[in-house]
Amino acid sequence: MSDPRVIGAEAIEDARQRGRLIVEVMPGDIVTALAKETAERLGLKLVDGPVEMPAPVRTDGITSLRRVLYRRSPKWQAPSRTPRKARRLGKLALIGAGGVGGNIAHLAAMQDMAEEIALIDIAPGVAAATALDLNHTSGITGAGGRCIGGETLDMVGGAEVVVVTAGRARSPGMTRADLIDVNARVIRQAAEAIRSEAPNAVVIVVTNPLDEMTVEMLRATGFPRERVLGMAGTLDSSRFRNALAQAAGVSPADVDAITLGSHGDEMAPISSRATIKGRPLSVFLSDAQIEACVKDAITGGGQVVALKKSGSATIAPAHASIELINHMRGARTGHVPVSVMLQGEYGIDGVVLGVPAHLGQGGLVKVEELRLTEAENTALHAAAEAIRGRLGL
Ligand SMILES: NC(=O)c1ccc[n+]([C@@H]2O[C@H](COP(=O)([O-])OP(=O)(O)OC[C@H]3O[C@@H](n4cnc5c(N)ncnc54)[C@H](O)[C@@H]3O)[C@@H](O)[C@H]2O)c1
Ligand SMILES: O=C(O)C[C@H](O)C(=O)O
Repeated sequence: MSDPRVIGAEAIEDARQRGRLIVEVMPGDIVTALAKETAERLGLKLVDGPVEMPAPVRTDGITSLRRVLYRRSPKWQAPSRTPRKARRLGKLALIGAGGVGGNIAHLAAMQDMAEEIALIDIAPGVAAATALDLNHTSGITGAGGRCIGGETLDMVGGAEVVVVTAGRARSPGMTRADLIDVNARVIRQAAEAIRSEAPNAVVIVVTNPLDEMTVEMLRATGFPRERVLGMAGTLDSSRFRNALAQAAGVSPADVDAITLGSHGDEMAPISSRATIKGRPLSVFLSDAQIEACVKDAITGGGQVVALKKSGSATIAPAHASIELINHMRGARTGHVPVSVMLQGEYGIDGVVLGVPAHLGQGGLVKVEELRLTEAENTALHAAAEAIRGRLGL
């Protein structure tokens, strides 16, 4: 048997410096008397780990703790983020093969999720080069899907799913809303091609400003709301979970949290339903820490833009886009935050907004109506009004 872990005063000081409010004591751990004193002085809680502790033993000033400050719900398990075996798409088309589009293509090829991945970009050679580059990986990965690339939008022909990342990204000092006019033109061009060449496709809009561009895509394709989705909530939720995990000093896999509302200043991270290891956030974090995590989720995109100086985040947005496709093809279960046209859900009608929803082969299956606090509901309605205002609805 390995030696027992000794939790001393230093470990408590260290936990405090990392901004933690609890120190987990696992069965068999030994907590020194000084550590106990230090924890009390600093206001840190010593909390039992997942299994109940054995009876307390006292030997020469060393105490093993038995006090159970909280118990996990026996039903709770960390949410599984491992893909299940899923349906392979026939053709996936990507309009825009820049930072986000190129990364989506890479992830899609690595997951071998489609027989054909078509990359389309007006920049000469960019899409064809990326497609060829990706095909060159197949001798290592063994992935059977083929990538093709070109400059004309008719290459969307026959696609089951089209992801649109074409358009300008913002630079420091700009808001996403500053891109409305320039990117709406690109969305209209893409929509025209999708409507005529891939009339049965599900479209995932990524181009910013996300909620407004999703409305533009709906209008220009004339597709039903089920087949026009906007990607933002999966990205913002991942940022929120990352911030919460960092603050609590736990693995992001132990955090369950989502953001709703707009992909902008009116984003609504839903703290009331968020959990860490299946427990409410307040068990692990102070109000100030939770508020800081909310702010981090809302400003995450801007933080990357400020660091990059030109262009915006590409890797996490690509993962978030892939997450939506994986929900559609059955690789993921449960609901996922996605921007959709609301038809009365949450008491909101006629505007695209990020909400939790179930997805399937044909796109939107059902919007999940979660019970929110009054403040969260108000934030959701405020986001809807802000988007309406920007679109002059
Ligand atoms: N929704 C989100 O969460 C999210 C996240 C990240 C980025 N974005 C947005 O996605 C968009 C793309 O970001 P990026 O980092 O990939 O930018 P990027 O500049 O790297 O790539 C955009 C690509 O679009 C191409 N393009 C422009 N007009 C086109 C057209 N008419 N047809 C085909 N291709 C065209 C460009 O040549 C370029 O290669 C931006 O609007 C950005 O703000 C949204
Ligand atoms: O912030 C941006 O402009 C890009 C994107 O919307 C993001 O959140 O990373």
